[in-house]
Formats: sequence, C-alpha cells, structure tokens
Amino acid sequence: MAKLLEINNLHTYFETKRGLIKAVNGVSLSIEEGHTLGVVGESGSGKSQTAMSILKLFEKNQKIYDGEIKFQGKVISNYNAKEMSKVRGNDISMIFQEPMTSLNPIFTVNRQISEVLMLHQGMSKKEAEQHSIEMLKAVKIANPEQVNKSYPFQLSGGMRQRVMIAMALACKPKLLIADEPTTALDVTIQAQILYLMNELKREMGTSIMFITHDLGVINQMADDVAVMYCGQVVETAPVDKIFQDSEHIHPYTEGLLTSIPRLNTDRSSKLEVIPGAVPHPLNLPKGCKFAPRCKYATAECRENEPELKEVSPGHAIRCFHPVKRGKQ
Ligand SMILES: Nc1ncnc2c1ncn2[C@@H]1O[C@H](COP(=O)(O)OP(=O)(O)OP(=O)(O)O)[C@@H](O)[C@H]1O
Repeated sequence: MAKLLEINNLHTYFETKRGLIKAVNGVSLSIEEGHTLGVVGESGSGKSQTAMSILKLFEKNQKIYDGEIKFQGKVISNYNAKEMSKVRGNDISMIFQEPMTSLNPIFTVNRQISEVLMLHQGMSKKEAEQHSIEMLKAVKIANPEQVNKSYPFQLSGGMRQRVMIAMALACKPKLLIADEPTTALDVTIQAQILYLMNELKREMGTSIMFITHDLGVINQMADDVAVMYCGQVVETAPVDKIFQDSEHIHPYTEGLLTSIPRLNTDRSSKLEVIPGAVPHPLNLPKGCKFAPRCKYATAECRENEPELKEVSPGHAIRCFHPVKRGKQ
C-alpha cells in the first residue's frame, strides 16, 4: 500500500537556558493511505511534539534539527510558513484533547466551520453555511441547524468534540492527526467518538495518526502501532503483532501491555507497573534510554544504543534483547 506520510530520523529540539531539549530524537515512522497509526507511550515520550513537527506548529525556541517529513512523496519539513499554511487544514488537520483549544468561544459553530471552508475551498458564505450543517450531520449531531447557530459554551463536551471533528474534516484532509481526542470524555461518550472516527475514516478514506497513552484504545482504533519512548520510536508493527502474536516485542511494549487492566482476570492478580519514571530530557541515560527501567537490561544495553531493526515484515524493534512472548 502507498505511504501517505513518512518521517525519517526526525530531530526536533527546544533551545532552553538549561540546554537543548531533544523532544523528538530520531523518530522514523510511516502512515499508509487509509490506515490509522496509533502512537502510544507515557507522558513526555514525544508523541505530541512529533505531531506538532508534522504541521510545524512550533514555539519560538523550537525547530527541526535533522531528518525529514514527506507527505504524498513531497518533503514538507522544509516548507516555509506560506506553504505550510496551505497544508494545514487542507491536506492535514489536527484535533486535540480539549476542543476549546481549537474552538473560539466567542464565535458560533457556523462561523468557525464556514471560515475554514471559505478560506481553503473558496466557498461563498451561503455555500459554507450549508456545508457546515452537512458536516454536523456527518458527525451525527442531532439537530444540526440549531447546533450550527450555537456558541461552543452552549454544547456538552462530547458535542464540542464532534464539532471539532466536523471542522477538522470539513476540507476532506488526507490525514487527520488526533492527539488524545477522547481522554477528557467519559467512557460512553469516548466509545461513541471512537466509533464515529472509525466510520468517517471508512467513508472518507482519511488516514489517521491517533495519539494516546492507552493501548486499549489503540487496539480498537489502529491498523499499525508506533510505541514511543524518550523521543524515539522503540517499536513499530501492524497492531495484531503487538496484541496476539507469539512474536518478539520490546520490553517497554511488554510493560505497557501488562499494565492494562483486564475485566476477566482474577481480582487478586496484581497489575504490573513499569518501575521508575521516564528520564528527564536534559538528563538522558547513556546507551538504551529504557535500560534503567528494563528488567532484561545487560551491560551492553547500558553502554550502547540499539537501532530500530526489522524483526519481521513491517515489524521493527529498537532493542538488543526483544522479549519472546507466548500466544496471549
Ligand atoms: N514548550 C516546551 N518547552 C520545552 N520542552 C518542551 C515543551 N513542550 C514539550 N517539551 C518537552 O518535550 C518532550 C516531549 O513532550 P510531548 O508533549 O511531545 O510528550 P507526549 O508524549 O505527547 O506527552 P503527553 O502524553 O503528556 O502529552 C517532553 O520532555 C517535554 O518536557
């Protein structure tokens, strides 16, 4: 299948008074046409900064130091601000955990969705209003005409998230980046939004980069997975290989899997947690970044840094001693 997005050895750093913060430190990943890539990892692993790098939504003290990002075969990581603003919203859209980051509290839903359509698609005000209502229908909002006239504060959290998805998909982007879009919602609303995103992906053929810290959500949403740790991808694979296969996996992925609560397990069995914490980005360990927390680490791991190596077709691991699992 054709690759829609390809990131090769990306390094995005923040220059701070205390030193360089290597938020993205050699990330390589790709997203295929029509696929969902789930990006998972603990807080601070560089998931959001990888997404921000794709759209160049940078702070003043932040830039790409090395590597490249290709979208539909074109290198977009060297685009200037004008070229980038055409990509944003048109080809690639992003939704966030908190819809109010994207929605403007003082404008109606109609004004916000219409603005995107008038700017990127050259629609008239009247056409844009009609299309805005159509988009609200597409994201299964009841009473779309009414909601179109509403202000964000008049809507529930779940509805705001649907409006944000409608706005992001209004120009039919090829890629939707969703950064923890359901984390702030209660579980039933979360399930509805995830279902909706899967449905829209099927109907519109949009590829999705889905960022989460929750492997359970990845299992529901993703075709492929990239596991991140300390600004690097430590494992990437088709989702089945992570959840069911008897293949090797990265010890960090194993740790994330064993810390998922399961409903059918004996209540007396304890959830395992990964010991220790993610190292501070200004104080990264030598060798493998996960070695200080890894129960399989050897002297070699503490000394040398492993590369991301393919272990089977489509499955790559950054580890000297991947874990062999039995069938789950
Ligand atoms: N504005 C900033 N200035 C300096 N460092 C930053 C800034 N924003 C993020 N970082 C650092 O970049 C690294 C990666 O952060 P990022 O937000 O991408 O992680 P994440 O995996 O998305 O975490 P979370 O799940 O909490 O959103 C972290 O070490 C973070 O401290």
